[in-house]
Amino acid sequence: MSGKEIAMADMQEPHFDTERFTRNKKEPQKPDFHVDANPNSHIKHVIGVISGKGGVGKSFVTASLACQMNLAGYKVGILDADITGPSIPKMYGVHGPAYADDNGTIPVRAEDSTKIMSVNLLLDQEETPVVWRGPVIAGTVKEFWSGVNWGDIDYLFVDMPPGTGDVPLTVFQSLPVDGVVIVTSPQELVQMIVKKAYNMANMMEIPVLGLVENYSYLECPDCGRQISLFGPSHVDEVAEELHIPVLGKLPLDPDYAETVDQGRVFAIQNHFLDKGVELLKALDK
Ligand SMILES: Nc1ncnc2c1ncn2[C@@H]1O[C@H](COP(=O)(O)OP(=O)(O)OP(=O)(O)O)[C@@H](O)[C@H]1O
Repeated sequence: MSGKEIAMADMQEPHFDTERFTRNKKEPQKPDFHVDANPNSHIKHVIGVISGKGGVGKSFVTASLACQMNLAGYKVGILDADITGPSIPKMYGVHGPAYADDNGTIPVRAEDSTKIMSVNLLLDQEETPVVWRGPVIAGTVKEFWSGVNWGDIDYLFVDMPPGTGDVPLTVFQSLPVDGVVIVTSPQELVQMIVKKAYNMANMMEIPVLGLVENYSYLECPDCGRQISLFGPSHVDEVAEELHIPVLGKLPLDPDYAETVDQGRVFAIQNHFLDKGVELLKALDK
């Protein structure tokens, strides 16, 4: 099958060619600078969530994917690699401090049992800004991998900071990332930004699992009409060009924002991500 045919096949649910996400991986899969996980961690799959730029709701999409996988019965964790802008703890309503014992730092458990590690769980005060230089930030991300006792995890989601900077580079080089999900929004400019994120993953030989478009539309509460707040979507065109599937299109829904503000992201049942969930499940087979 050509790449284009694979992309077309992916658009016609429910087939997922999971083999193609692993077949391009070079041997050995561990680069020289790979960092060992904590000896007590048994993590089956590491999924990076990236965006070419900020403001697309990447953390919300990370949490939503994690919640849906958790609801599907998998053991889930989130490594919040957005060190200077951590938002995962707030979305789940969890607070620090995270404690450590001889086996490593213990992630904080959310109400739905999701294990979370974030710099905000280690700060004395959540409002304290993290004003660190790149190498210290990169070191913290590695520490969240090697120093945290994650225990048994089926899917560890890594919420990356926006852009193609130091942290995504560190994560791609240091962690055995199975694949990345790219989050985007509908604006025209985003096409170029998505390609930057896609090209970065490609350069690092990390498979791109697909695209999620957030803020796709707003549904009028009176007539049900879909309003394209940020203009027409281009996600299908970009996905076709890059030969990757679209894993979901999320509407802008004030109920999401309210539930997240209450720290109860796990209370949202987000069926707009069903295709992404099916793809992630298929990785486990
Ligand atoms: N589809 C959506 N509908 C309603 N609210 C949303 C939606 N997506 C995200 N939000 C809300 O927008 C706020 C910001 O989300 P989030 O932190 O994920 O994104 P961000 O600030 O754009 O940062 P980044 O993309 O870098 O993670 C959160 O309160 C979140 O609940």
